[in-house]
Amino acid sequence: MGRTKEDASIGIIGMGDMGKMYAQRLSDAGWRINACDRPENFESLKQEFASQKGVTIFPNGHLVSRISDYILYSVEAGVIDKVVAQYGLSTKVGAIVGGQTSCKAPELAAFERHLPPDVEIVSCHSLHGPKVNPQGQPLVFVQHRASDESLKFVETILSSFGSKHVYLTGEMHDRITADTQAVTHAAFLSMGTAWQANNQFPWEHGRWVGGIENVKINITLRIYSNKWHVYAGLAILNPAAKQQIRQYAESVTDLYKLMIGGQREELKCRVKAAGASVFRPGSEGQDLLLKDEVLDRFSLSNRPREKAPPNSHLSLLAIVDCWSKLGIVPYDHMICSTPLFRLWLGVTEYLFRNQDLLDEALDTAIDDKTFRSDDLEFTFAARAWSDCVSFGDFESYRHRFERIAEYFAPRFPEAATLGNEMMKTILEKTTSNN
Ligand SMILES: NC(=O)C1=CN([C@@H]2O[C@H](COP(=O)(O)OP(=O)(O)OC[C@H]3O[C@@H](n4cnc5c(N)ncnc54)[C@H](OP(=O)(O)O)[C@@H]3O)[C@@H](O)[C@H]2O)C=CC1
Ligand SMILES: O=C(O)C(=O)Cc1ccc(O)cc1
Repeated sequence: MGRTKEDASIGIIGMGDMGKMYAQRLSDAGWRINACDRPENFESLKQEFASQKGVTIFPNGHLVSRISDYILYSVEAGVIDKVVAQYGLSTKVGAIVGGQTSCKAPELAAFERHLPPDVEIVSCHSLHGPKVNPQGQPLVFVQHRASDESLKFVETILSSFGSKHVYLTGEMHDRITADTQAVTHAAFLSMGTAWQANNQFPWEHGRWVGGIENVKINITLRIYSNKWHVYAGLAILNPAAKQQIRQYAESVTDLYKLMIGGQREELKCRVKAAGASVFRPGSEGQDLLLKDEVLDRFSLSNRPREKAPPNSHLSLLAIVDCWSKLGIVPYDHMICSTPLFRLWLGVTEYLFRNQDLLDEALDTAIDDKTFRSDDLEFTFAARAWSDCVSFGDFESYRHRFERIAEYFAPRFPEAATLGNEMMKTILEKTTSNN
């Protein structure tokens, strides 16, 4: 077994966006990479990597597995069992195997089921997309069936990313990422669903101009412009995600009912109690993750913004209610935070740490009827996404996702340019250390 750059090589099975990013960065750092995708992609992949020094493309996972010392499965979460069943027995004797899927329960179960007992297991998870610079972003290691020495070896391999190493069990990883990823996505997926249902590109309406709205719009479009299976996999396959997404949908529904019932005092009382349990007293003096001037710079709208137009902010009120009901302190989850989660927490905190803004949102929710139909559609959408995840049906998830993605598709190019810039600026201000 080789354990140095000179005598070890790394296998990557699944050369999609993440697999390619890993292959590129690890070979740039001097490691020898053996990689494959599906057999039908062999020729095109070989051409694509022809000039990348240190990367050898193989026709299938058997050929990768038998010669590599650390083998990383970077395939869709929904097919991990099938793919490990296919190639697992070809793993080199004494090698270490890991996966890069976003949900560890099915991945580790597949390894236990299909890998020979002499093979060690160290999984990982980069908590960011393929186009984000890994420097400073969380990178989770799961030392599932491996010696400390083998964990160290995997850490050495991935050290050139400059990511922040986090050590968790598979179960802890899934519980935390259910919140930082699955619920966060459910909220933005629901926003997009509601805008589509009301046939709105929100930035074309005066109601959606300004700071918090820019973040909502840019992230929603960013999610819908990505691959559906990433979001479906990490929600449907994560045992902790269903319950958390269901609570989010329940919080949305409960708060909406208080709004349309005109129950101002109950609404204020419930939301402020939730806020007090999430944003603990004493933290008021702390710096906000996001500030006005940052939020305002990234608008898809060409309308001038004088004062933030009031909004009921149902999606934000509900996430705080949801965290409070589940006893989640989101700041404790920074160790597994993705850039999107930090933005989501940032806008939520922005609303809840400004009493005037929060009171304005709560009064708007009760008094201003212009938001009723948007909030109604948002409520339907949150419940529908929750059902879709609970039923565990990948095809209906795909169908819902792609229908809405199609609606926003003409706007993806401008949203991507602005969204990337926004992410870059905001990420500089909201590291996972916050
Ligand atoms: N995208 C992201 O932001 C992140 C994704 N992840 C996780 O990383 C994993 C990969 O994601 P990503 O790269 O975005 O997805 P992609 O769809 O881009 O990549 C997955 C690749 O695996 C290939 N594949 C499927 N079956 C096999 C097989 N039997 N042998 C070899 N290759 C196979 C797929 O081929 P085909 O397309 O033909 O099926 C595809 O090229 C997922 O589990 C995802 O959850 C983790 C962090 C971030
Ligand atoms: O930041 C997010 O939530 C993303 O959408 C990108 C992403 C997707 C899947 C992961 O496992 C990690 C990051």
